[in-house]
Amino acid sequence: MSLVISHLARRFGATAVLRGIQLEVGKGELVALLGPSGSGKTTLLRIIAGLDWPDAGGLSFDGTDWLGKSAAERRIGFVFQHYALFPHMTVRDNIAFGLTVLPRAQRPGKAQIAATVDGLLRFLQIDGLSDRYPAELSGGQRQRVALGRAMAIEPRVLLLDEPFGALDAQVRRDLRRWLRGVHDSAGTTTIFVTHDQEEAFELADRVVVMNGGVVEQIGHPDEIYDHPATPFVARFLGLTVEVPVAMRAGRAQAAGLDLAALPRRALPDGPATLFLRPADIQPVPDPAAPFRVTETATTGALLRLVAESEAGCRIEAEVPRREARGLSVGQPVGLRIVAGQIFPGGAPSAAAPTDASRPLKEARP
Ligand SMILES: Nc1ncnc2c1ncn2[C@@H]1O[C@H](COP(=O)(O)OP(=O)(O)OP(=O)(O)O)[C@@H](O)[C@H]1O
Repeated sequence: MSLVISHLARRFGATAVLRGIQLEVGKGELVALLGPSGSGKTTLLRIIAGLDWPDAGGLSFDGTDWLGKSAAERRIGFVFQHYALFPHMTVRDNIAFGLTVLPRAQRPGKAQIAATVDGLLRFLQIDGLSDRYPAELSGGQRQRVALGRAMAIEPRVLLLDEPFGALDAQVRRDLRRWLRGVHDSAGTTTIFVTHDQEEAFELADRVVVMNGGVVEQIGHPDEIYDHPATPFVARFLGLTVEVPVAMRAGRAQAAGLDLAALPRRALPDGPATLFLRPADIQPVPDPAAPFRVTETATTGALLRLVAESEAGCRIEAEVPRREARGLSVGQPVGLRIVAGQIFPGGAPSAAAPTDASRPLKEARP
């Protein structure tokens, strides 16, 4: 492992912003820090960069303690959300900047710097822009230049803080693919911060989900998507439907729900909560079923519906519209559950984002 973070803690006044972060990042890995606003992602990145220091814990790179080293000594490349390019410098000069300010003994000669910048301009596919000023570039082009500037010093670790946050959706998607390609060819160790799940999942080798200054889960994107480890991760990743169930011999049971597709879980008998994505619920018309469709709405491709039981259980499901025949208001339905995550304990938390009183938007009769 090249970067090792152990028991890292940081408070600002009375607020504990990082509470015992443990994380190891391997050489050439691309890791995403994903979490809601205020979860401590930027604080962690700033500590790795040498722009802030922890109150406790360790940070080392290749066995060398980094807490005793300055930002410059760590040789970190940093890209922020707001492209902090120098407005009075051309693209070429912006990219060269980090090399030109190195101490004389380490600074490459002028010809060497020019060759490095030329190489980066080609590598980053911005060689046609070298003589422009930042004001003459699009947002996406500016971020490419910012990345070029960060990479020019051949950083040991590249840190990106919401690098595409200010750009529109299509440009973000293009830049994501481009960044993954750049990362793979350059072999840099990269950590990037995002609160956009899709971005984290598409780009990263591993995703670190943070909440309230702790790491909730670390894993491969598919692992986290399919097996969220905590109720927080489940909700954060869209398992917004929470249903009380009873565990018996490792199987979950609830009236009106067909849970046969769920694998057996090593949980004690008793109350538990099943977390679901609305798309993991298949309503099946069944005159004998205890649920009834009470609301429907369409988004074009999908039919969203609410099914309610007489016992007061309210579940939102999402069905591809072409599979939604017969699912109109008043129809009794059984609910087949194709995937979900079960956590011990009964009452769904008050933090559950599903608000039973919230009507579906665009409801149609
Ligand atoms: N210098 C500071 N002084 C006091 N509080 C701070 C300071 N820097 C950050 N905080 C607080 O620490 C908490 C975590 O902030 P941080 O920026 O690390 O979160 P984040 O997960 O990156 O959030 P976002 O996605 O909004 O950038 C926040 O509550 C923030 O207000």
